[in-house]
Amino acid sequence: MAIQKKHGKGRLDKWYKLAKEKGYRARAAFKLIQLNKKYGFLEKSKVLLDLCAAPGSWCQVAAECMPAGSLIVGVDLAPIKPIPRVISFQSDITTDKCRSTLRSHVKHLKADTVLHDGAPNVGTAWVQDAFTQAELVLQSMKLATEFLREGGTFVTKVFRSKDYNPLLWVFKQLFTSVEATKPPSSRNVSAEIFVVCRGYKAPKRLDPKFLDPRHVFAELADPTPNNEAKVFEPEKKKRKREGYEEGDYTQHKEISVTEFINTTDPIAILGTYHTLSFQQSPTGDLALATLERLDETTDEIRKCCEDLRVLGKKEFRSLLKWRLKVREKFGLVVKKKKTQEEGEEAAEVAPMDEELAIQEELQRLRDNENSQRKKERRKENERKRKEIVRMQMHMITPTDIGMEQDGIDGARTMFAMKAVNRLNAADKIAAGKMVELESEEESEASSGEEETDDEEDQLERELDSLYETYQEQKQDRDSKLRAKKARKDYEAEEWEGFSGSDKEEASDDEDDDISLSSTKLPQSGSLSKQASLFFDQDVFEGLEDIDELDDENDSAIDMADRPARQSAKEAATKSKAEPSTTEDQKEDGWGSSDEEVEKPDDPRTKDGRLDIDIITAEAMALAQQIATGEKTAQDMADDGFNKFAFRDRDGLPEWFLDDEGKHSRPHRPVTKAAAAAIKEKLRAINARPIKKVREAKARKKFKVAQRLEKLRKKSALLAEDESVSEKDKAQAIAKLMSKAAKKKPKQQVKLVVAKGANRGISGRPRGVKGKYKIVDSRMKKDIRAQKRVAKAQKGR
Ligand SMILES: C[S@@+](CC[C@H](N)C(=O)[O-])C[C@H]1O[C@@H](n2cnc3c(N)ncnc32)[C@H](O)[C@@H]1O
Repeated sequence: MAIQKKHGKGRLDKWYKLAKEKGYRARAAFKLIQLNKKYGFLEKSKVLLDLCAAPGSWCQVAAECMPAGSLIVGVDLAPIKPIPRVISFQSDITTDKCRSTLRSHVKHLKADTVLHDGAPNVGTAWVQDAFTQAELVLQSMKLATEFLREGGTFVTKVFRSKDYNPLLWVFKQLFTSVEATKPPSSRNVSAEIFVVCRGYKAPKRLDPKFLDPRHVFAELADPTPNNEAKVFEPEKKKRKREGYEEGDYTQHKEISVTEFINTTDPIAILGTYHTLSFQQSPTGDLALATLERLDETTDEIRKCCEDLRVLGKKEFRSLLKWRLKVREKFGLVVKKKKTQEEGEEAAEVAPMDEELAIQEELQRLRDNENSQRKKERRKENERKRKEIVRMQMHMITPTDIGMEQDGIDGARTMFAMKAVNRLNAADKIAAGKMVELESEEESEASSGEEETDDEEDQLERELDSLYETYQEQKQDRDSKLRAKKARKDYEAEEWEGFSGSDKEEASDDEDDDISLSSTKLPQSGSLSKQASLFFDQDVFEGLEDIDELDDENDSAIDMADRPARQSAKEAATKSKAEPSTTEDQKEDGWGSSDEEVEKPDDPRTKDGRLDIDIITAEAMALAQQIATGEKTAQDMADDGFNKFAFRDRDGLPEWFLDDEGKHSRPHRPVTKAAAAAIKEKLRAINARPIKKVREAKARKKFKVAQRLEKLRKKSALLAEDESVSEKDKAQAIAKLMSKAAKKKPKQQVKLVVAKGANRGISGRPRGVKGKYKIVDSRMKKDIRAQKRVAKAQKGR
């Protein structure tokens, strides 16, 4: 099966092209063609109603397939351009007005077929937004029951959702045959499905409940509520179609924390309840009392339990972790052990006798303490490792990391040369390899720890995947977020800090495998005191590879520039991502500045420099400081070395990085003048007309200039003509001027009614010159009536 693209150009598939070729107004035409090919209802129909018909491709198909002289009526919220042989009007199919207009067109006739391809216009400010697609289907069904003849056909689009089954049930009550099908032209990625209901039973009396959305959709409640979604989207309130749960008429749901600890499905509780209560029951709950006394039950946890609906991912995570810890303490979980014979994991639950429980408890506490210590040790090693890398990259000197206090060869030096030497690390470093300082013992420990952390890891993985799904769903809904992500991906692809071969070094960095080739020793003559102190260390003894010093210096400078450039880029990205007014306005579709909209993707100028526009107050303040000499490039490079510059991203979950990106960044001072300058700049940007308007204005200006030039030439010729008197010249020129100043009358558009010889013709009607427009008689009457009403209202 061919993979269909979901985005932009993916929509322009073969059906789209075919529709263009055949002159259909939408690719949807092929859905009806394919449905009709399978069920053949159009050829048998003489009266057809098309509900939600705009732009009108289904009407076009109906007009082609139905016998001559058939009555086709199309209605939609949006206007439908006239279609030969089709009557169309604009109305909301959920209103009585639409029903009566339909009646006025159909008169006493009954429809053989009713089509419905409606989809609510999500995203506009229309009241109809309130209707879901399923409710719209039910509305169209209601119209169908009124207009269809016995044995008639109703074709409708339905989205596969929880309302799908109730709808199908209703259809089956009213039609002898109900079939759901997905025509090949319907995109696979779309949840739409078409239901063809044949053989309308035309009951004498129809229970109104059949067509009442509240009743129909309340019949079947969602069997498996999506609690995960509720956890990550606590604010989103679903319409309470089902009403309240049996016997529960309160809005606020509370559950005891002990139940949260004991449950096997904590996510369900977090998604359903509002509060985890620490309230003691009248009979006294021992577990709760113990729980209250535990160190793990911090104030933060208590606060989180008070209102689950306001919590974010981080808080849910800490609640779940807390639950795990408490369960462990209560002995509700026995660690996973590998059974020797089967090698399979045996987990579970056990009511233990008291003695055993205490011993287990002590053992567990000891294990915990051990793993905590090991974790810290590991962290410390990791930190050391990174510092060594940074030292190799000339980013810090021993002074910076406190080597001087401990002595360069001291036992506790940060750059523990002894440890390094013990592992032959110096050689390895010289050979361009990074050394893991972790000893065997520690790696053993960490593997042991991994086992103990299994459950937490599993939890983290689950949470991460839930978060990813949540983000994807959010992106699907939010175009702004999608754009932001695309921008982020683009940024991620480019890296400004290195040039040419340095790129390899950058990728090596990710593997913790730093090559010394680009960090060769600088000339001692040019070293600062701190730098020479750094290079005096033993590890650099015997390293003779000091040629190509120029290259090295370049890379060192690149390195020094890296954080500064990175922060400049971050500022630029931020400013591009969050220019509160411009960006929002672009989304809204007003006041957009087209230069920004139409900027090519690559934010560089031709000479390869980053094309960063200063549009944040921070950037402006910085620019001002540089311009006034308050700051130098060196200062900026120095500023780049801050706690945010070298953030470790390895292995960190996406949601955490997102959060960090938003909140954990340097706050640079903003001057009043810079803020005012940016405000002024944005005001100017927003005041600019959109590109189309500018182009139209420019065209107009150009035409005026052309006319003026023509006039000038003509009057010059006249002036040179000696055979004409001065008076005549003046008169002729004045005439020319007044002629040029006169506006040309607009060419009238001739309305041609599509009846008689003009019915169904394509191209220019016979005997019509100039601009023309084909209309149906109904439209002409409607427009005349509208004009009459408007005139009457004006006269009042
Ligand atoms: C997918 S389009 C229909 C395409 C049409 N079948 C064709 O072939 O050109 C869905 C249409 O439903 C219309 N619609 C949505 N809600 C409506 C309502 N309450 N009343 C009338 N039309 C509605 C929209 O205006 C939109 O034009």
